[in-house]
Amino acid sequence: MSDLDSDLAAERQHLTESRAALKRMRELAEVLFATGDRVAGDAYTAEQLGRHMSRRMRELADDPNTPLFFGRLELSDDNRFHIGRRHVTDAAGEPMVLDWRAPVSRSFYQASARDPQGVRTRRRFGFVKGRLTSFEDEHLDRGEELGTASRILTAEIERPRVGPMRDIVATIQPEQDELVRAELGDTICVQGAPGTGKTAVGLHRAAFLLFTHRERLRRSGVLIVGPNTAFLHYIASVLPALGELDVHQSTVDALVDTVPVKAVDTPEAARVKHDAKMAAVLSDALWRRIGKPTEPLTVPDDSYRWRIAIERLRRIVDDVRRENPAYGVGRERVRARVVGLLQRQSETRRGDSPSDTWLRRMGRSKPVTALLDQVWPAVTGPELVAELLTDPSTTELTPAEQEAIRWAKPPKTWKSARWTHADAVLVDEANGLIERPTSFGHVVVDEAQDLSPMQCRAIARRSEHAALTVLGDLAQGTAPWAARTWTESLDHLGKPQGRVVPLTTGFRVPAAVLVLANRLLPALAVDVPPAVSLRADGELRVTNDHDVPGATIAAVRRALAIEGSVGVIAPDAAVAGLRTALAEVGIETATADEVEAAERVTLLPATVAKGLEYDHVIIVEPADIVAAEARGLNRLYVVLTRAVSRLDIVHAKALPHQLSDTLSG
Ligand SMILES: Nc1ncnc2c1ncn2[C@@H]1O[C@H](COP(=O)(O)OP(=O)(O)OP(=O)(O)O)[C@@H](O)[C@H]1O
Repeated sequence: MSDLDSDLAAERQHLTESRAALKRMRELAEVLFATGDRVAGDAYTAEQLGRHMSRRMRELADDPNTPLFFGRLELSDDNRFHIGRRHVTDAAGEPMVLDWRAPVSRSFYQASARDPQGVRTRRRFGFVKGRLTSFEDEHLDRGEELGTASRILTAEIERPRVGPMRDIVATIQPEQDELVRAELGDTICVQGAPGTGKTAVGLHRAAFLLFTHRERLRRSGVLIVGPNTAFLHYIASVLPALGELDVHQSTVDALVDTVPVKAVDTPEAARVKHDAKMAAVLSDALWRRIGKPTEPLTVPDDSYRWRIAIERLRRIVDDVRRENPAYGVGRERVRARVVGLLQRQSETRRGDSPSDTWLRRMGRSKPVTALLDQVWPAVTGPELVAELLTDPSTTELTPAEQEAIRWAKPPKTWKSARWTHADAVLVDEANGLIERPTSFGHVVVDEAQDLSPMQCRAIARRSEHAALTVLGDLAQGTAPWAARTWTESLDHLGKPQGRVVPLTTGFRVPAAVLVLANRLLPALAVDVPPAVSLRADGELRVTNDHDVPGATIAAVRRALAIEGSVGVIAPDAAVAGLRTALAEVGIETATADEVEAAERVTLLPATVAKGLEYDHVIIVEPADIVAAEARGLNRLYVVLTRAVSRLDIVHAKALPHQLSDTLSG
C-alpha cells in the first residue's frame, strides 16, 4: 500500500468512526427526548425540553450524501483536527470533527504560506456522493499553497448544478471568510459582481452568528430577506444543511403584509409612494392629530368629582410628546399620567390607596376617554394611510405628486380599499410609527440594490437593535428606485456606518460569458468593479433566427444532451407561448418556484431570474427583455450572468449594440 493509499484508508476509517460517533450522539439525544417529560418538573419545562431535544435531534441528522468533514488541519504530529459541518465527539467527549465555525477552524480558511497561523499542512477532501475519494495537501510550512488552483475547489465550482443552492463550507475563500466571521455588531454591505458568492456569504454569516451567539439570536431571531419566492425556495435548504433550522426567510412584500393587496399602482404613483419623503408625510399626518386640551377634566366617582385643570392637562400632553414615544405608547402614557393625578386626589381625600380595579375604571371612564380622543386620538396604520390617499394635500408633495397618489374613488372604509404593494409599505411605516415592531437579532438582506427607501425603512424598523448583512450589486438594480450608491441605501436602512466591501472573483459565470456581460457595465451608470471569472471553461453561442420558438426548441434539445440544469429565460410576455411551444414537442418545463421539479428544464420570465443559476442558460430575444422596462439593460445584465457553464442567446431582433459589437469583434 502506498503512503497515499494508507492515508486515504486512514481518513476513510476516521469518517466511518465519526459517523458512528454522530449516530451515538443522536441515540443519546433520542433517549433524553423520550425521558424528557418524566424528568421535567412541570408541563412548561417538559415542553421546552422537548422542543430543545427535537431540534437537537434534527441538528444531529446525518445525510449520507453530505460529507461529515471536508478538511483537516495538521498543526503538529499529534495535533490534527478534522473540520466539518458540525461538532462530533466520541464517547469520551473527545472531538472527532470540529464545527467549521469554531474559532480553531478559522485557520482552515485563513492560513496561507505567508501567514501559516501555526498550520503545518492543510488537507482538503474530495467526495463523490458522500464517499471519500481523494485529498489534496498544502504544506504551508514549506511555502506550498494552492489557492484558487485547488483541484477540489475547481471541481466544486464546475460541478453540474441540480436542485436548490448548496452550502460552500468546504471551499469558502479567505475574502469571503472575513465577511462570514465579521462581528455580530458589524453591519457589512457586500457589493458583489454576479456570481461572486454574495448570497453564499450572507447565508454562511447567518450560520456563523447563530453558532457563535446561539442563545441571544435564538431569542431575537435571524431574518433573511430575498427578492421573490423563487429565490427563497432556491436558498431554503442551505441553512438547514448547516444544522440551522430556526431562520425566518421572507420577501419584502411578505414582511410588510399589512393589508390585502388587490391593485397595481401606476409607475408614477409607485415612485412617489416609495420615496423617502413619504416617511415625513406620514409622520406629520400622524402627529398633527395631537390636540390641545380645551377644558378641565371632570370625573365623577361616587360622591366625589375629581378635577384636573387645563394647564396641568396641557403639560402632560406636552411632556409625553417631547419624550417621543411611538404614537400608541404616547396615548397610553397620557392616560396613565391622568389616572395618576386622579389617584393622588383620591388618596388625599380618602386617605388610602385605590385598588387596581378603581385605577382601571378611571382609565376607561367616559371623561378620560373623551379627553384622550380629543388630545391623542387613537388611529390605526391603514386608517392613517387611507386618509392620506383620500386627501394627499401636503406641502411635502408637489401638486403632481399629490394627484399621482390620490384615490380616484375613495373607498367607503379603509377595509374595502384596493391596496397596492406600495400602500402596504406605507401602512407598515404608519404601523411602525404607532407601535414599534420588535427587532430581530440579525438581518441578512439580499438583492438589496432593488429596495426602495421606504422598503429599506421597513427593514430598518426590524433591525433597530441588530446589525445587517446587506448583499447586492448596483449593476443588477432593476427596480425604478434601485440604488445608485450604497451610502444612500445604508442610510435608509438605518446603518450609515455600515462597511462596504467589494467581491470581484466570479465563481459562477465562465470568463467568455462574463466578458460579454461586462460590456454592458458602462451603460448601466453605476460605479462598480467588474467580476473576474475563476472559470476558463464555458461556452457561448448566439443564434440569429427569425423562428425564435423553433430556435429555442433546438437549443433546449442540445442542452438536454448534456448533464445539468437548463434555464430558459424569456421576456415575461413570451413565457406562456414558449411553454406551450415546448410542451407541444414533448418538453415539459418547470417554473422557477419548483426548485426540486422532475423536469430538467425551467422556463422563467426575465423578471424572476435574479439570484438564480442554471448550468445551461438559453436567453430568448434580448431586445425584448431590454425594451420591457426602464432598466431593461440592467435586467439583461442579470439574465446574462445566470449561466454556470453554457450560454445560448436566441434572437430574431437586433441585439443591443454593446453585445453585438463584442460578438462581431
Ligand atoms: N467559495 C466558493 N466555493 C465554491 N463555490 C462558490 C464559492 N463562492 C460562491 N460559489 C458558488 O458560486 C455561485 C454563485 O454564488 P452566489 O449565488 O452566492 O453569488 P451572488 O454573488 O449572490 O450572485 P448574483 O448576484 O449573480 O446572484 C453559487 O453556485 C455558489 O455556490
